[in-house]
Amino acid sequence: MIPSFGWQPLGPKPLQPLRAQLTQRTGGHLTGEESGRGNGWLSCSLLALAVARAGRPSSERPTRSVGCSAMRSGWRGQSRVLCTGGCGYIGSHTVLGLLQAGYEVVVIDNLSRGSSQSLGRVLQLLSATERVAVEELRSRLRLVVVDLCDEACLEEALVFEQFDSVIHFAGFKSVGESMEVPQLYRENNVGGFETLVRVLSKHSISSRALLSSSCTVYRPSSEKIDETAPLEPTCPYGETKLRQEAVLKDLIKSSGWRGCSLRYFNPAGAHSNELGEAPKDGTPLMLVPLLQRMALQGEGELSVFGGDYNTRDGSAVRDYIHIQDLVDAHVKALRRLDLQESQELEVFNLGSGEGSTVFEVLDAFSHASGRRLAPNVQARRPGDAAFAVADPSLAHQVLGWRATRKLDQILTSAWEFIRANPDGFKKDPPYPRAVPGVADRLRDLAQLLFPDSTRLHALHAAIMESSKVVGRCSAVAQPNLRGLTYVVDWGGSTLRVLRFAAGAERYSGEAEIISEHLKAQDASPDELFDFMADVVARVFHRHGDAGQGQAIPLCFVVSFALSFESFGPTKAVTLTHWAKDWATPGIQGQNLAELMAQALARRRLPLKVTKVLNDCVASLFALSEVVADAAVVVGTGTNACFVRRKSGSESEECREVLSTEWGGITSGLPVLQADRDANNGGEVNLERMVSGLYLPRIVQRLHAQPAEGTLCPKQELATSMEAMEACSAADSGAIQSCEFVTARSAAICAKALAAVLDNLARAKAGKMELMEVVLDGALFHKLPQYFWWFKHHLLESLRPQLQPRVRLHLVKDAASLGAVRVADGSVFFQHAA
Ligand SMILES: O=c1ccn([C@@H]2O[C@H](COP(=O)(O)OP(=O)(O)O[C@H]3O[C@H](CO)[C@H](O)[C@H](O)[C@H]3O)[C@@H](O)[C@H]2O)c(=O)[nH]1
Repeated sequence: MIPSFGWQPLGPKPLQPLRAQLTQRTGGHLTGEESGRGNGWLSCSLLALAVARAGRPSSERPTRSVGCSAMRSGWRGQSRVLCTGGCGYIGSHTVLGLLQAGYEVVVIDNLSRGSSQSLGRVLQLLSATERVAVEELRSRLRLVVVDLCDEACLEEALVFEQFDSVIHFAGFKSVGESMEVPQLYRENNVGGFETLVRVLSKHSISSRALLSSSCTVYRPSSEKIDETAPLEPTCPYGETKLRQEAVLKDLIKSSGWRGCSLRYFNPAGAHSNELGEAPKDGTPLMLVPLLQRMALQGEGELSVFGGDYNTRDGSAVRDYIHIQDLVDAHVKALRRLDLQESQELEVFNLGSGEGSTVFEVLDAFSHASGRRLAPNVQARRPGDAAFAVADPSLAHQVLGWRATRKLDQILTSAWEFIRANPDGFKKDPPYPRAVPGVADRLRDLAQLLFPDSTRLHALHAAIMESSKVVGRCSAVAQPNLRGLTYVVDWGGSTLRVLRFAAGAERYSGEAEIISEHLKAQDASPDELFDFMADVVARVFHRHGDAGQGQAIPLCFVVSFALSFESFGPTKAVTLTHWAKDWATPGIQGQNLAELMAQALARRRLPLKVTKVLNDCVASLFALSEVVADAAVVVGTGTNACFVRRKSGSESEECREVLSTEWGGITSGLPVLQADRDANNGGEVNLERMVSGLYLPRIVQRLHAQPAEGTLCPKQELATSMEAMEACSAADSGAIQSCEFVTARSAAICAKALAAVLDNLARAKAGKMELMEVVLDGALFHKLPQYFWWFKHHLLESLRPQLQPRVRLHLVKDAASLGAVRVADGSVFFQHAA
């Protein structure tokens, strides 16, 4: 069981007193004072935090009302709609209507029948009405080319998206064709829709759908059809629409979706000479496009399918509805869907309520186009109904909608459009595809970082999964600070050498940025270890530590995953895998203690490597005096995420210690192409997003790939570049400018931590009294807001019963402190069975 994760949108800024308090407590440099228990540790009872929070005015508390979609589209504040099949005829017209109504639209289309160019036209029209350059509008209309039936690609395209609603247009739509290839219709229309909703549900991308349905779901009737009419499709196309409605009904019932189905009668006509119906390839299948083509050719004969129906002239009667009327209905239905509480599928017939026969349409089109188009009566088309006319009164009552345009307007607009565009959209440039490239992905990730519970579940699962690595501590170290101790702390980008002197009030240290070339593939193990030994030598000589008589213990702390065969000095400790862009060849599998010892010997330094520890584990030892029933180390570093269980060998009472850095979380998440491109197996980029600390790196990539910037509007790019500038000045500046990322990151970490704590408590069946949480990581110190957000979200997410049992410790340099404690202690780990 995991607790429910209510996503909270970005709330208010931290209150000033708290911020000031935190800044005061967490600022400053490494000093001996900070190393002692209590002084440098900010213990913070969540209960106290709850009290503080309760005192805040409600207006300052984050509320849910902003909604998570607003959060994801967030800073733009527009509702986002996903339109599948948005490049097709009805889709493209509706996309324009949505943009004009202020929505942001992402189109998914496989371009099998629609043209990306139609979206170019849409933007041109929007640009003319809104008087904004097309380029500037592109951020409001994105095209992702993907087939709905391709689940993996669809998932990859959508996994970090969220939409207020989805309008599902994609699918085949010809009655006649569906009789010939019914299986294709089922696979494409039903399979595609099922895949879509599966992906949307799985990643909480959206749970509101407007379905493009059809009057072909009804049993044919010679009367006008209302929504209560019997459902009995006469063709596979109609069956697929009915099946889609059933799928949506199930989601509404079982998963709290909201849904609406619009049953179209016969949409036709064009928005204008710029946008209309332009079938892509081959012979058009529907009546009006066929007439358009015949009229373009100057003359022709229309095969009229059936002249012996029981209708006024023997041909089939249909209810033709102008495409712009249909668009208006969509916008209205979408607004209703946004507010809808109904737990039923709402269904509306969209028709004019007036019927026209095929002969009448043929005549009217001949008249509109001035071309002589003749009928050629053929046999009835299988699957066709004789009569299909809407009773649209429900749409009028509920949506306030009714069709206003007549048949001649429909056909005239259709003709004028095709006359102005005899090649359809073929001569237009294709609309840029948002094929997710590295830059786009990273940008998306930065913006949309896991802001929902589903991904937190994934995160939680990843953390739990990683608990397979278990070590056992057979003796807890006692601090032994007699004499001198050295710690070499090999982090991702910095190397720190710390010198602790027993009885000294301050310990001293030196940090060195690890030079880039050492990370490069051609650095040798000796070069790397000599570099470290040089830093040690500088500290050593500056303090005149020669002549101590006996070897000074040195604990080597490594920020990569290690094999935990043993921490004893005689056994090898090897690095199991790299992170943080490191990949120095020849090191994996080697005994790190020996490599370090050899480098120290080359410098003739009388230091003895007594321990090699992973930095999380070292942090745990810093905790060794305060560990109660459980402890969790939360780092914002990029370490592999793993969990340790620590138990005292003296008593069999097991004391759980989870050590978790929020890296390596991608094992529970899809590996994206961007991750593959980034040559890091999908681990590093996400980690950087999580920490927020690394945003400048993303920005650099964005900057380096402006060609891909169609998806990165100028303003965003400018902001990003500012962040990059700030980065080169100081990390903290960049962090400040990326507050939106860090706030989200804090929320994620806190909520995932709540899950971990809850899991621990449940596993212990309520026997757990106190859980210590150590917060260690640059962000907690560099950005006070981060800590504030973290606490806030932890409080929001923890079960009330657990809150008084959790104690937070904000620590600084915990790994080094822990390392000192074990440097010459008798601590060793054994691999647990
Ligand atoms: O060459 C042709 C083509 C069509 N028709 C007739 O014209 C009428 C309209 O046919 P369409 O193929 O244009 O459209 P449908 O009536 O088959 O429309 C169906 O498909 C539509 C897809 O947009 C909607 O779903 C609509 O609700 C649904 O009735 C039908 O009587 C059809 O038999 C001809 O006589 N000759």
